Amino acid sequence: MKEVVVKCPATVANLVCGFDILGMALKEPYDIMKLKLIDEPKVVITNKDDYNLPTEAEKNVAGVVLLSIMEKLGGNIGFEVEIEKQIKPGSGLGSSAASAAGAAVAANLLLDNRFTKDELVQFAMNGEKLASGVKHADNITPCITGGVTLIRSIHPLDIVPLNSPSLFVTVVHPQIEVKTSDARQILRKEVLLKDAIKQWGNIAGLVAGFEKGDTDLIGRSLEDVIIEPVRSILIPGFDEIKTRSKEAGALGGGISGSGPSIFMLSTNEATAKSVEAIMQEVFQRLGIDYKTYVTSIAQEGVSEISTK
Ligand SMILES: Nc1ncnc2c1ncn2[C@@H]1O[C@H](COP(=O)(O)OP(=O)(O)O)[C@@H](O)[C@H]1O
Ligand SMILES: N[C@@H](CCOP(=O)(O)O)C(=O)O
Repeated sequence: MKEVVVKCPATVANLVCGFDILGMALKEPYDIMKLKLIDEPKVVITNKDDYNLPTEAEKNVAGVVLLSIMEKLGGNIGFEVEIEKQIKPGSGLGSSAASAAGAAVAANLLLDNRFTKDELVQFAMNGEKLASGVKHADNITPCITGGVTLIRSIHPLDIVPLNSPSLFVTVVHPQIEVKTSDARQILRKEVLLKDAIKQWGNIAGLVAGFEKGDTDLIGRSLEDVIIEPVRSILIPGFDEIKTRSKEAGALGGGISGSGPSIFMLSTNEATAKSVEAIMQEVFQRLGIDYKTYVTSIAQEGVSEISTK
């Protein structure tokens, strides 16, 4: 039967102020997935990494997405899946979304591209529901389409691709796990009007900044007065990294997704590398293992490496 290998990029959801509605794809890190079409209605998952993710289809986000596709299609169709993760689960870099989006796109390639992008996002959101308890598309969408995306609404689905100026992205991933489901539960359910006004000013500014290629406006708009004050408490070194990165010339940044990863945007590589040095210095001093990436926005989402 046919098989396909795909590359599934990490993503930065929220982009600081746009909780659940903004996200971007990264060139690094990425997962690799191999999918094979089989003629039995089952999903067989094999892990090719050390993360020990569940292999039962109902407990793995890739499996849940494929089961939803099989339910839609009916008949004797199933999948064998191999997952090789570079994006550690619970990283805030869209590890679950990479598997969910990768499964949806790879299955579609095996099924002669019968589904639209919006349908793939809908299937993939079933995986996010499993991982975080809620359907959100701010990792899934950029993972599928690449670039920077606005999800204006998920009911009905309304995706707005945004322009992305060529920016450098520095990421530090402290090797502690923050589950998105936990990081959502600690959030307050109500927002003060004065905070909402600041937040929607920033979201509008950020979207305008991307569309106009106005990097100063992007920098000014990278502010979150609602989610970050609550979640940043879970991330050691967060305030210091943010302050010192901006002093070193970064436009700004914040928590990547639900954390613990932190990202910073810069207009040039030298600044992006200075920011990396600051991140390294802080986590070394704190005695916490970490990984850093100096990368950029991926214009391509989940992409085919090979088909047999
Ligand atoms: N294929 C998968 N890839 C990543 N995480 C998965 C997968 N299948 C199930 N999970 C579960 O989803 C959770 C990780 O998702 P999440 O907390 O959203 O992390 P991230 O921010 O890295 O996406 C973990 O509990 C993990 O066991
Ligand atoms: N909008 C979500 C994004 C979660 O991203 P992840 O990379 O941490 O899965 C949230 O902030 O909860």
